[in-house]
Amino acid sequence: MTWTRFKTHFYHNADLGVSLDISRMPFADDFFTAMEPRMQEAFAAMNALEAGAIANPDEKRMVGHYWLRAPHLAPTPELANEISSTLTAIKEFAARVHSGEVAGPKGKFKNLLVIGIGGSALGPQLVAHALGRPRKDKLAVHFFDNTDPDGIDYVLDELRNQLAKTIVVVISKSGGTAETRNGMLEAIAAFKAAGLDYPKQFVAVTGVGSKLDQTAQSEGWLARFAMWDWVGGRTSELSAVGLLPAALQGIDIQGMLDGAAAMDVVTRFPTTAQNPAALLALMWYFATDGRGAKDMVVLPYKDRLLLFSRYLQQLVMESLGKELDLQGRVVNQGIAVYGNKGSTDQHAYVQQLREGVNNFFVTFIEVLKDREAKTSLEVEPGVTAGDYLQGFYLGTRDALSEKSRQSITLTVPDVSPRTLGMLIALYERVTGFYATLIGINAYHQPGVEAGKKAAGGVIALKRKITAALQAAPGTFVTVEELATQLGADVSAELVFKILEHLAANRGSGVKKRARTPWYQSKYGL
Ligand SMILES: O=P(O)(O)OC[C@H]1O[C@H](O)[C@H](O)[C@@H](O)[C@@H]1O
Repeated sequence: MTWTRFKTHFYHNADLGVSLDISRMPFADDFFTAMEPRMQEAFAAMNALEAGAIANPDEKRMVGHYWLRAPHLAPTPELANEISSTLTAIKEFAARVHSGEVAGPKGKFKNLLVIGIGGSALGPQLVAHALGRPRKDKLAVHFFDNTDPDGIDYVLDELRNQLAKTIVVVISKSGGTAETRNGMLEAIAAFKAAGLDYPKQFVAVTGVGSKLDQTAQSEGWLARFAMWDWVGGRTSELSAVGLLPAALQGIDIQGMLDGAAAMDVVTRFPTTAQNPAALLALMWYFATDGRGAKDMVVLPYKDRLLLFSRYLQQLVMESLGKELDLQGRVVNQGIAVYGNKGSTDQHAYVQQLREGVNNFFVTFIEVLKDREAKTSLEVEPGVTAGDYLQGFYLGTRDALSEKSRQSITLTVPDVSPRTLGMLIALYERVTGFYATLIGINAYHQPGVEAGKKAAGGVIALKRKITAALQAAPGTFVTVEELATQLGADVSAELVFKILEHLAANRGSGVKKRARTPWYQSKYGL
């Protein structure tokens, strides 16, 4: 890598304090020229999207997450007003919780339990972890982000004897997501068992009129905040979905919004070389051949950004992982994203990155500020732990380059609300640009439905199995016998899986009499 190539391909924005180094991506000299017409198309598509076009044609929806931090850009005054008034409501509500004006039966709230999944959890989790201050946060944040009973118990254990001082925010854009509904029901049961009048401590963030909204309204929950159909789940961090939990935690949400707005201004600029989102989108295109040929490894050298790769995983993979392009042709697009943090990962999978299969490109995220305190311990004369962190980042980068492993570095000043807002906004726009470069709709997720539907079938079959066993207590049957009894179209494999699960959980009452071979085992009540 020469200094000249570095200088030529180093993007630096002094106002934002952000830099992007793409010099270690071995694109040819004419790459940008060749891609320029398509990049201009991406700028044009993004302009149309921001102006309120139906940028999500399959769902016939506008895509408005950029308006959340610049309400004046929303296509109608009504929308602008809704965004602004929701933001004001969030800030006022958080202030009332912090002052104790809104409190639980035993005084000020001390804990926040967020219940959501996917886009309704990943952003709030990223922000809570990145910006939280354990001893200074106004509320300590906990999450239910699954329908795993043991996971729920783990969190409830942490909140033992503290539910009276816990405010619960249930987040679901659709208001009908099963995992979130289950988490809500489990939380309600725990509150009731603690003798608490739960509606006075529950808040909903959801689409107006959704199932969740109806429940919250009819049960008289403490508050409801709106989510809109023109904000996708994976781009909802800067709507009430992300802002309400963050504000309750005591995080500077205006700082996040301002950072995102500042990044939006810079990434709207239609000159490729001066637009970090355009440069990144083109690097994704170069690295993956515009067809996901390589995986994206995201390596922030900062503990607080640990969850960023998980957040990006949804943003990138749910947006870009599509079977069909906008013309309806089968393209099976996508880019796989993984990563945790450096230097920790150097002691894990970086071995393969340097020597193994060369099927990835790395995005290093470098954070210039080491810690809040001005000074740091010298772990060796003149050298701090932070110097080591940078040393490991630079060392790994070189070690990968030596073996022709591609990498990009994004440098940010710190991990602050403003910087996190910038990072979120940057990657939202990169994903949008890249989607245009490859001609797909980034804003729907048709593939997610198949698993949900199939799960519905499994639950229905589980009910049938239980009913059949209950109808003949004391009778023990094999998987095949039960499957045949339930109908010709019933899958013996599913019956087996469900019976094994039931037998492993005492509460079901189902018992297993093991036989050899294993498929002759019998189950009954
Ligand atoms: O917010 P919700 O409507 O509960 O949705 C939560 C998540 O579930 C869905 O399956 C989608 O694929 C995600 O994009 C979404 O973020």
